[in-house]
Amino acid sequence: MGDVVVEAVEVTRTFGRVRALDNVSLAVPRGAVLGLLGHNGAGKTTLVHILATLLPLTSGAASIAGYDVCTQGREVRRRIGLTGQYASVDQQLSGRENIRLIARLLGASKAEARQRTDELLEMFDLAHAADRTAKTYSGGMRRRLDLAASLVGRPDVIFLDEPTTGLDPTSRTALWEHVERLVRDGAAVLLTTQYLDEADRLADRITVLSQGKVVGAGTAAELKAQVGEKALRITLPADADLAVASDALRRSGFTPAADEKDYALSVPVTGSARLSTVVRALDEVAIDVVEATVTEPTLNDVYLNLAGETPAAASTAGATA
Ligand SMILES: Nc1ncnc2c1ncn2[C@@H]1O[C@H](COP(=O)(O)OP(=O)(O)OP(=O)(O)O)[C@@H](O)[C@H]1O
Repeated sequence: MGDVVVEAVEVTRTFGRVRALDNVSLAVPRGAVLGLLGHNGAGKTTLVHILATLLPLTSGAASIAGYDVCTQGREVRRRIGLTGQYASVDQQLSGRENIRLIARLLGASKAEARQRTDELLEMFDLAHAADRTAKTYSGGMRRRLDLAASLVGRPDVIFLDEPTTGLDPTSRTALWEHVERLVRDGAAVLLTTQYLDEADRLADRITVLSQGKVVGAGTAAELKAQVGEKALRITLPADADLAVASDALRRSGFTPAADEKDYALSVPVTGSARLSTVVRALDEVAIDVVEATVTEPTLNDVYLNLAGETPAAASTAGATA
């Protein structure tokens, strides 16, 4: 792969007897987004911490822009931006003060810091609120400020850790558009997310981690194709027990994904699986089918198939948690 800026080769990390990462390899080229999916405890944070030089690896190798994360930490840190759970924004300072402070800490002169600050506030639609303290910002504005702060040093690689958790749909879309622009401008992004629709929208390639191991990797389309060509979406009566319905389908060899909001189950179907088999399995536990439609498999189906369960808090419907 040409111009790889993030590379992990057979990275293993143990904590006592826990193998948080087990032989994990991945690569992110310039101008691309790699989505890292996995439920709680899958190893995502451990991997990001290793790549960001915050944690040593047990074996294997990892590099950022060709610099080894173990032996060239200073070079690596100059090339990365971290956002998300690592939020660096000081709530007591204004947006402008936050950005300017980081620029000065990174060694910019007063004039350079002022210019970079104006540029970033403008870029992230924060110029109008530049002189208000960050604690008065909405959730979306804070995330944008956090992202802006991580870009002060013009990093080659941006680690986005669950960037839109808790945001309303409009703010999510706005943040996605910012990320897409950064990628068009040549950044490499490693995105960890619990939201499969986010990975579907932003990620060029996806790596699925489960219990420290890579259990799937490819484009969203490739991963969906692995699961099956089609998925059956079955809507159940509002009083139906989704867990009972899921168990019945599992006993018949399906891997259903539940959508609790809409009382629906999605079942990837391969050649021989038939709607009638699904209906019969549900009939045996006295559950009616209100509606059945054939759809493309979703990343939710993929995830369930590969990792055995959906990421915690995953929702196909949105991210207003
Ligand atoms: N400092 C530590 N000491 C002991 N075990 C750890 C430590 N850090 C992580 N682990 C373990 O390593 C595994 C992977 O954890 P990690 O935090 O990387 O997962 P994650 O995918 O980021 O999950 P989450 O979404 O909850 O952050 C878990 O079993 C966790 O308990």
